Amino acid sequence: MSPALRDTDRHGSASADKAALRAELRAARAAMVPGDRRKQSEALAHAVTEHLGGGAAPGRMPGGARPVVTAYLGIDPEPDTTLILEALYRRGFDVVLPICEPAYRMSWTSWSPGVALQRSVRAPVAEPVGPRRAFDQLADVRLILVPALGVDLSGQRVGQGGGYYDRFLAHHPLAASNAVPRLGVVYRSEVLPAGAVPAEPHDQPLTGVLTADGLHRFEGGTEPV
Ligand SMILES: Nc1nc2c(c(=O)[nH]1)N(C=O)[C@@H](CNc1ccc(C(=O)N[C@@H](CCC(=O)O)C(=O)O)cc1)CN2
Ligand SMILES: Nc1ncnc2c1ncn2[C@@H]1O[C@H](COP(=O)(O)OP(=O)(O)OP(=O)(O)O)[C@@H](O)[C@H]1O
Repeated sequence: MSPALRDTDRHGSASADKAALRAELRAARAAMVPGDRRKQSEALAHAVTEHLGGGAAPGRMPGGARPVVTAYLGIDPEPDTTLILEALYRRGFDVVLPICEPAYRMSWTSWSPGVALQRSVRAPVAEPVGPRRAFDQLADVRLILVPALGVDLSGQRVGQGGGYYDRFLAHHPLAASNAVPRLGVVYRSEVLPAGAVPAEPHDQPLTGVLTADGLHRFEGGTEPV
């Protein structure tokens, strides 16, 4: 059954349903033709650039600090976010990527083109080498890009299953408030009808989703950046 047609109410608990949906989405993503993944990743970077507008670089904080975007480095078969990171960096943002810490917490390290990367000891992802900051130490966060396997149109997300992003958003009032847009980044087919992702009490909804077709903002979402 396609994830979009799944009936989440018919059987099992929300978390069991979510695990099944996660497995389906993983399989579907892995089955995508590499050329399609690449094309959509390129279009996604375009969508981010367009969404940010072609105008002036973002204003700096007093003292010259760059405004921050929290992003992530997509690992195949995730959308390749390298072009997004480059576009944001060129635009003048401090692009910070998550570091997996104990107890499913994350700290943040700045990314720039060519920065040294190392494999995380806790998850199959690459992390930049450099000073780590807690989220509260990031001065001026304008946008939070969130990895996902699927996002439904009510803003519910299914991720890799660690709970890293739910914990992060739950513990940081600024991140969880609608003051900062929280945008999922997925392939087109991974945007699902409202209700397709079973909601659990700890889930932190997104304010919008980015795909190769552009930004879709959810009801009540914030004006991004
Ligand atoms: N690129 C990227 N970075 C990220 C995340 C992410 O989803 N994507 N995370 C988001 O939280 C955190 C890392 N969490 C992750 C947890 C598990 C897997 C993963 O792919 N795990 C196994 C699947 C294990 C299973 O089958 O249960 C795998 O490699 O197949 C990836 C990231 C922080 N950094
Ligand atoms: N705020 C929280 N406090 C404690 N446990 C949490 C919290 N948020 C999520 N969890 C736990 O983390 C586990 C994974 O959650 P979930 O399935 O929602 O992950 P996910 O959003 O897919 O993963 P990720 O954010 O890493 O991509 C669940 O067992 C859940 O109970």
